[in-house]
Amino acid sequence: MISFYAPASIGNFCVGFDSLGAALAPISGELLGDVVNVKAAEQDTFVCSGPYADKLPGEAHENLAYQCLVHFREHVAPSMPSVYLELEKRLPIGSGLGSSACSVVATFAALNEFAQTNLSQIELIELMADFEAKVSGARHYDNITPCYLGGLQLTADLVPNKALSVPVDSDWYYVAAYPGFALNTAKARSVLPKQRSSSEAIEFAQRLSSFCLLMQTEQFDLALSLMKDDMAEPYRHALIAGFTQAKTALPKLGAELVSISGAGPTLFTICKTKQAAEQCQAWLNEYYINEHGFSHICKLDHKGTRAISQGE
Ligand SMILES: Nc1ncnc2c1ncn2[C@@H]1O[C@H](COP(=O)(O)OP(=O)(O)OP(=O)(O)O)[C@@H](O)[C@H]1O
Ligand SMILES: N[C@@H](CCO)C(=O)O
Repeated sequence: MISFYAPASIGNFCVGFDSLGAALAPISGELLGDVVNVKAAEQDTFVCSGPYADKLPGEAHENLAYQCLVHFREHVAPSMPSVYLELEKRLPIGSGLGSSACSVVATFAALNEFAQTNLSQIELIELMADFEAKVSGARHYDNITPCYLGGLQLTADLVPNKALSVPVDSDWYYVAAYPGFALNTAKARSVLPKQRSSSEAIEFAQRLSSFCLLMQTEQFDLALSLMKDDMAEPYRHALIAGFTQAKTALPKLGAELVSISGAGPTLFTICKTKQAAEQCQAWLNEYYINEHGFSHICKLDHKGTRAISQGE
């Protein structure tokens, strides 16, 4: 049996709508992402298990992981032996944590290893983005590439090799809080303006390029001071109960930034100390999340998708 783990990710990373994303690693050591197990079998068999399996459609053909298997067999490795493929669905659906990306990335990475197809990195990323696009309403890479490669990635079709790794301040803590209800990505995209003015486009480009150059030259505090989301937050905050209150309360507890993770409803903070992160987490646990939600204090996951031994 081979097992692959794919980590949760923060799409947009505040200043990089559809273009910047970061993979998350809880400091508790807990796995926050999906796991895919593959082994040889007499006939192709698909099983969906894990805490969020019952939130997915019951039919295998409606599950992205199974669709990835069918595509892989038909178009990538027709001579691959039959497999038992199990998706351990460990991330909630419509969370803003890149849940569908996790399933797609873990499945293709596991199948690529099992069948020894040795697809190039760019071939794999394109394949993964095709499937993520099926459910999210648009083709974007900002969950796929951080989930696959780890770290913070500037990522788009016109970026060389689809992704450029951006250095980060290793002192930063990220508190990710999933409030316990789903927000469909396609719905969260439908509230965004279809067109932007030239001044908005220019400011977006200025902010994102300055942020990346400042991070590249390790001027992390200046980069942090530029973090503002004019592209999505003004239109999406109303879809996320409690977000506005969190945005007011958390800076008083030490958050340097409060922003929406991906399409929401997960929010994330950046804090410079563990103590501030713990204070933010305590507030979020009390006021932001319901009985189905959770929060984690995280660092970035620099390993990305990887083989794990059973029981890790
Ligand atoms: N393995 C899977 N993982 C996640 N979603 C799946 C999977 N298979 C099918 N789906 C469907 O894809 C859709 C995913 O919706 P959506 O893009 O909002 O979720 P998401 O990927 O969790 O979002 P986000 O990227 O914000 O975390 C849902 O309708 C879900 O039922
Ligand atoms: N960049 C995407 C991420 C979706 O998780 C969006 O904000 O719609």
